[in-house]
Amino acid sequence: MLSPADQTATATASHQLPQVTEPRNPGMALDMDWVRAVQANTSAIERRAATLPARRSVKKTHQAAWLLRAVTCIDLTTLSGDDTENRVRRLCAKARQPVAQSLLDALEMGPITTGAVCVYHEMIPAAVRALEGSGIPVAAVSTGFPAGLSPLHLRIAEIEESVAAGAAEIDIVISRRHVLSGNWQALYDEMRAFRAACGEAHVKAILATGELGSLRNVARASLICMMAGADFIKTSTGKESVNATLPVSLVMIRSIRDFYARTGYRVGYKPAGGISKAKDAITYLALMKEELGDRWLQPDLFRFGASSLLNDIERQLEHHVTGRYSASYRHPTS
Ligand SMILES: O=C[C@H](O)COP(=O)(O)O
Repeated sequence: MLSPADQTATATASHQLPQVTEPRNPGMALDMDWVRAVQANTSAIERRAATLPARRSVKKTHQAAWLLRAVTCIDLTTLSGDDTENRVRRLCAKARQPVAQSLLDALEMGPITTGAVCVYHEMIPAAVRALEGSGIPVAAVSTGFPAGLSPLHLRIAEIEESVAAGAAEIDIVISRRHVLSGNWQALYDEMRAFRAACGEAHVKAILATGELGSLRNVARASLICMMAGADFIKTSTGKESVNATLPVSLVMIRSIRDFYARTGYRVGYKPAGGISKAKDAITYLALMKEELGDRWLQPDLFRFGASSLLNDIERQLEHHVTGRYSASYRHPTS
């Protein structure tokens, strides 16, 4: 059973309480003085990141509440060449009821859902139909995901088609070459065009940090995407050889903090790729809490991009309730 404090903490992040409405980041003019001033002290960042998993930021008794909170922040994802409508429908059913009712009952929790379901463009109609009435948004990866190297007009058209098909969130990929060649104006213009094509749909900017060469590049790309109006900045596609890491997260989260301090706009954060263990989810939540505060622990400002994390969280919750682990095949996500 969760303590009253834990229940409040969890409900705040779920769909059970009225959602806080956050003014959307409108973006701003490109400020090159600010961009040039951005540095990243790699060894200090790596030292700080190395201490994070070992810190006991979350007491064992509070872990179930934190894991339920993590569930509400998952963009439940399938991004495979062999995706089918049936797989997407099963994933959507899981998004509606991500944790077994028996576990929720034992933890005295009301219904929860995941933050979104994330798919390729062709799977949007199946996801929209399967999620009808649930309030769970469909997120679509776009702009020539994962490489982002198709012609710009086609990348923009892809966004428009995904929005027309019912995606409420668009996960775009930036052109890594603009970062690697220091062409910040081109990166800003591209992101601005993507944001405009999204219209009312929220846009997550995937930096593909594993391909950006340095933490300073990560910091500058984060800032430019926020200047151009990104609603979220996201680490990775899940297809790079290095995906979400704690040092990269620290850099991106601190960029979000600086952007908020200077503009008053809160931008969301989405680590993605390779996050599959419940204990890692807690480390990320603790990092958000320490660096940005409780407001960023809600699904409108924090998401995990993950295809298999939910499976492990459900196993850990079952262990919390019953004292036993079940086989992971008993918790299929799709
Ligand atoms: O954006 C989400 C990622 O593609 C998911 O990556 P994953 O399959 O490693 O969890």
